[in-house]
Parts: sequence; structure tokens; C-alpha cells
Amino acid sequence: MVLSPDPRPSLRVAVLGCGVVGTEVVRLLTTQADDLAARVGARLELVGVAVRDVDVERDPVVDRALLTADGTTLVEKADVVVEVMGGIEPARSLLLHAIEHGASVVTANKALLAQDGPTLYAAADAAGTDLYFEAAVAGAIPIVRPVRESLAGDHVRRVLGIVNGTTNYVLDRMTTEGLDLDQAVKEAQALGYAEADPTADVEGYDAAAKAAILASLAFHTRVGLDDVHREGITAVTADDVAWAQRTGHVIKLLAIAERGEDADGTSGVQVRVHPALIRADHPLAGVRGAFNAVFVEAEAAGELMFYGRGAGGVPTASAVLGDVVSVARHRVLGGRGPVESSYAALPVLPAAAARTRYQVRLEVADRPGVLAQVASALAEHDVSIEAVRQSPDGDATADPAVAHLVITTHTAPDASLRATVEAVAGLDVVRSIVSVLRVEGA
Ligand SMILES: NC(=O)C1=CN([C@@H]2O[C@H](COP(=O)(O)OP(=O)(O)OC[C@H]3O[C@@H](n4cnc5c(N)ncnc54)[C@H](O)[C@@H]3O)[C@@H](O)[C@H]2O)C=CC1
Ligand SMILES: N[C@@H](CC=O)C(=O)O
Ligand code: NA
Repeated sequence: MVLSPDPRPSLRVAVLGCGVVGTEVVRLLTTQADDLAARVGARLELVGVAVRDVDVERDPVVDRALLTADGTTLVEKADVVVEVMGGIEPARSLLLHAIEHGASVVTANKALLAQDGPTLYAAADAAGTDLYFEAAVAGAIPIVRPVRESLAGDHVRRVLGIVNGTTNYVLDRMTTEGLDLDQAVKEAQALGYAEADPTADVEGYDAAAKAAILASLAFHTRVGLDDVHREGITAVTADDVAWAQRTGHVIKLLAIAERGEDADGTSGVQVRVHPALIRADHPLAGVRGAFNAVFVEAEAAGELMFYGRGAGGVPTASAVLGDVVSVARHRVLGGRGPVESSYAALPVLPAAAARTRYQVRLEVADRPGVLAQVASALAEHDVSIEAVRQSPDGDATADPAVAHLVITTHTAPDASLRATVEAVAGLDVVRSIVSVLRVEGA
């Protein structure tokens, strides 16, 4: 029997990078080829995969004949370029080159978008092509599209969530299995969750990049990596994790982007990433392993929650392919996806403007009147106490002259809370401040 050729046009797809995500993108492009063709209205022809070293042993799904070390030439012959190599260069130059040659681009590269998104947007705008990046924030979870498109008619007030799978996995393993940070990071690397350099995860850079991207989309304002207040999880100890549990909390690395006001009344947005205590019965506390969850609070829509797999090659490839189908459809049917929206240009406020609560653990002299001194230091800074707890039996320090206090404050500006902790640390009766953690998600 002679098969008649497929009458549909075809689009040439190039993939840059063939690691954890790239391999799964190639697998989906190959194994789902017929369904993708039906959904797009054109066959997606994989014309090449750019890698550093073509001789490295790879998953058999990747046809060796398609490998090339010359990404520049590859992108010149593609209609759609998928960038999953990570890092700033050469990813940035290759994407710009691809766009200049008229390609639509899909990237999972949050580091690049948070550093130089506006350049990529401007290039895509000038060339009349698409720039899509669903996989760059919270892996498989549809969150970029909902914030960029579905909520385009609403007024977003706040975005709060867990957007880094590696640190969530690590904190979860520390909480449930008592692993130390290094052991848990090694596991996350083996599972394909961690960035090429896991420092990006544990120091909060990856979450900060995602927070910057979400804030830019939610508030129609350019927010870059440097605008995000960032604290990672390296200072979180096993003792912090145990104390969190004792006080009915879990520790999560949170990304928070919200509208707010500075001390002088300036309205703007405040974006931060830091570990925080969350009440054990809060929905975010139940986000386990490498899963992510993002809450979006919008004026008309109310509260929305997005939950799913935030890391890993297979789930992330799903988000990449969703974007590939979208940009490919635009090439077949005409039209384009959204361009950059930064018209609101809101001021980005410092972390000091954030309103939050603190839980402070401190060691004090175990004698009458100490609590009153600590309480009055807080009151002088207008910080009120929600709860005070003394170390329970069996957990007191070995020295009977020293007591362990856990103070949880009510909400106050971060700047006041910081000043309060400094004042408390300076009291004669205070031996040491053991830890200071924010409490979120009241
Ligand atoms: N692994 C995950 O769970 C997720 C990763 N991402 C993002 O996806 C991108 C890729 O991540 P992974 O696949 O995990 O990284 P990976 O390190 O496993 O893969 C990157 C691949 O790109 C190749 N590459 C790097 N520089 C190159 C160059 N100059 N020329 C040719 N090839 C080059 C590397 O050799 C490697 O094979 C990154 O931007 C990452 O942030 C996004 C969401 C989830
Ligand atoms: N390293 C990232 C991968 C996805 O973005 C993470 O752990 O979340
Ligand atoms: Na996503």
C-alpha cells in the first residue's frame, strides 16, 4: 500500500540542551508526534538538539543523528526553539539569535528571564514572534498562563507559595526523616530536581527568580532578581525544624509578592523569598516532597490555589510541550501570544516594608522579672506578643540558670521586628538569640 504524504505543513523544532528536561521534551515530541500534529495542525519536526558534547552516552530516545554542538546554526533553521540548557550564556544569545531569525521561543530558564526578560520580550516583540515560559515557574503547574492571561482582567493583590521543589524536598526530608541538609540535597540532585549548581536552590536564587517572574506578571511591573529580598535555607537547623513541630508549625521556603506601602506611605510591590513557619494545618504545610503550591489572591477572583509537581524532567517537559503547542498553533493559525505588560511600573519596596510576624527563640537568665524585661523591649518598638512559651520539660538547656523562650509576635513591619530583635539581644538577661523565623500564612 502506498501511503499518501501527510498534507499538513510541518514546523521545524530545535531543542537547546539535552539534560533532565531536554531529554523528556525530546521524548514527548517523538512519542506524541501524531497527537501533537493533530492539536497543532502541523507536524512538529525535530530538526536538531544542541548539546555540549555529541559523544556523551544518552537516552536512546534521542536520535544521535540530531545532535549538534552548533546551537547557532541550529536555531537559524527552526520555526520553534525550545531552550532547556539553563544559565545565562549562551542561552541568552541563542534565544536572541533564534528570535532575530523569526523563531518562536519557549524557555524553562527562570534565571535568564529574571535577569534579562525585558530584552527577550523586546526582541520577540520586534520580530513579531512568541516568548513562552510556563516551565520557568513551578514546573508542571500552570501558573504563568493563569497569571499572564486568565487573570489579565483582575487586580492581583498577593502571590504566595512554594516555588522551589528542591528546598521543599529538603525541608520535608529534614522534618520527616531527620536528614541533614547535605544528605537531602544529594537526594534531590539524584531525582533531577536540583539546578546544575544546587546553590541556586538552597540559597533561594531559583525561588527568587520565579518570584520576580510572577511579580512582574501579576503587577504589570518589571521586577528583576535584584529587586527580590532573598534568604535561602542553609541557616535552617535540625533544631529549628524540631521547634517548629513543637509549636505546631512546619518550615517552608516561601516566595511572596504583594502590594504594600513603605513607611513614608509610598505604594508599591514587595517581593521576598525566605524560610518561614507555617501553621501545620495550613494547606501549604501539606505540600510535600518536590511539590509546589501557589496561592494567588485577586480582587475579583478571590483566592486561587495552584498545586502540582514543581520539578523533575517529565512534569517540566509537560509545561514545555504545552507552550510548544501554543506557539506552534499561532504559527499555523496566525496571531501571537501576550507581549510584556509592564505599564503599571510600580515602585519595588524594600523588605523592611513587608508586614509579617516573627518567632524568636532565645536563651535568657532563668530568674524572676526576665520575661517582663523582654516584653517591655518589644512594647517599646510597638511590637505586641501573640504567645510566649518556655522550653518544655526535657528540652531545657543543660544549664539550670538558663531558660529557653519562644516568643511569637503579632504582625508588624519587618523593620520594627528587626529593630526589636536587636534591642532584645542587647538586654543583659538575654544570653543569645538562637533563631529568628518569620511566621506566614496566618
Ligand atoms: N530540572 C527541573 O526540575 C527543572 C528545570 N528547569 C529549567 O530547565 C532548564 C534545564 O534544566 P535541567 O534539564 O534540569 O538541567 P540539566 O543540567 O540536566 O540540562 C542542561 C543541559 O544543557 C546542556 N548545556 C548546557 N550548556 C550548554 C551549551 N553551552 N551548549 C549546549 N548544551 C549545553 C548541558 O550539557 C545539559 O545536558 C534550566 O533552565 C532549569 O532551570 C525548569 C523547571 C524544572
Ligand atoms: N531546581 C528547581 C527546578 C524547577 O524549577 C526546583 O527545585 O524547583
Ligand atoms: Na509552570
